[in-house]
Amino acid sequence: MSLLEVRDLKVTYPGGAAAVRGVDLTLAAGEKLGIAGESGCGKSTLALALLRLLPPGARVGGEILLDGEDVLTMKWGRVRAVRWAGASIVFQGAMHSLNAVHRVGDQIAEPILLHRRATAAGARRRAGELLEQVGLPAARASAYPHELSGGQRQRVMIAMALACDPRLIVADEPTTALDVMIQAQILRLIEGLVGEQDVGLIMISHDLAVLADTCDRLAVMYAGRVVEEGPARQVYDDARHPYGSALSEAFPTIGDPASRFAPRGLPGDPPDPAAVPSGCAFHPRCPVALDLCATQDQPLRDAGARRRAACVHVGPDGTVPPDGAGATAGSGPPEGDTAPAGDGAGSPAGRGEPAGTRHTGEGAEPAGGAADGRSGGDGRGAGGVAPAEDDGVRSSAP
Ligand SMILES: Nc1ncnc2c1ncn2[C@@H]1O[C@H](COP(=O)(O)OP(=O)(O)OP(=O)(O)O)[C@@H](O)[C@H]1O
Repeated sequence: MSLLEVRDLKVTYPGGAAAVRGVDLTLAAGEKLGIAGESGCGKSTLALALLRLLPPGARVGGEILLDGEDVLTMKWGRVRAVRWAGASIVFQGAMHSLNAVHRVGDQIAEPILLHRRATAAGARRRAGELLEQVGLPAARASAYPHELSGGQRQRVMIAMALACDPRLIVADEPTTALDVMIQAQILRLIEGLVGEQDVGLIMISHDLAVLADTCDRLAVMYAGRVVEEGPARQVYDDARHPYGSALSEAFPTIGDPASRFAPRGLPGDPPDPAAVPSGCAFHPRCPVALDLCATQDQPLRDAGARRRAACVHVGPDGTVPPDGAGATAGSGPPEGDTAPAGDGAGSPAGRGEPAGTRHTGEGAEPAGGAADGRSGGDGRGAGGVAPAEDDGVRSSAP
């Protein structure tokens, strides 16, 4: 059985923004999956959904099976236990996620006290060990967050995420706020810890190069969908989907000074999730779009060599997009071409709101119910638990 299996996940925010529009993913224990895509493609929404941390009012459909148990229908008590011992999340910007008025050692020890029923002395000892594991002296446990550098704070966040030996770690842009040298150290740290402990890792970034260096597999998201998936190096070096291809060329390669001066960006922006173009959502920006791409949705299909891509040009023999053949580049979507997100217009798969769509907020955990987390400045608590942002996915509680 996979450690994580996400089936047809859909998330729509109040106001109609269909941020995630039918994502399927699997992750084995010990596997590292990178999720790439430009800003606004739904990566963070996916991460938050995995731990039921979406804001109230977000509607969620599909299944998120963690060790076979559906996170979306768990009772809140179980969700709280799973957030520490099953899966934990590391956000970017640790300063906002740590509580400024508590010593970092106490913040690491708290979930150990709550979820491991350790004694105070035992939890403190374990916090010191965790700090050492992430490359900080145990004595730094007595420091307050403002006394640490950005990189040290991010190490504390990682120690916290490891505190209850989770099976899965979700790292959402864990190094974005850090300078390049520290970024590399933190990435190696995460990679090493995951490798040692057989933890599954989902690492989110807009930077395909970083993910290709760190992960086993890559999934590229566009407009709330996975449009390309496969072994990380192959996807990065030789993308099958035109969006994957553009993304891999859009960032300079670390260690290749020449490429720093010639990044080939992709013109335009991802679509507004409340008005996703019909057909293939990428077609208005696609250099090799055919006329049919404006009307026919493209599901992920076999692209050969354990790869999948959602492009009309791709086949199991590894066919790649032709060089501009039949392209309607820059033509933009035809008049009246946009469809309300998630309504499935133009989709052969008939993607619409499934019968099982849950309207979050209905069953939101009672205020104060997430007693095991602390609110950070942005409402995200220690170890990534975000009581202020509990999504209120309808629980199965009566
Ligand atoms: N609380 C919310 N209410 C309404 N829309 C939202 C909310 N949060 C995110 N969105 C919208 O959902 C879409 C996906 O956002 P998300 O943050 O998941 O993308 P992302 O790929 O992680 O981007 P980034 O890299 O900038 O974090 C965006 O268009 C965003 O504006």
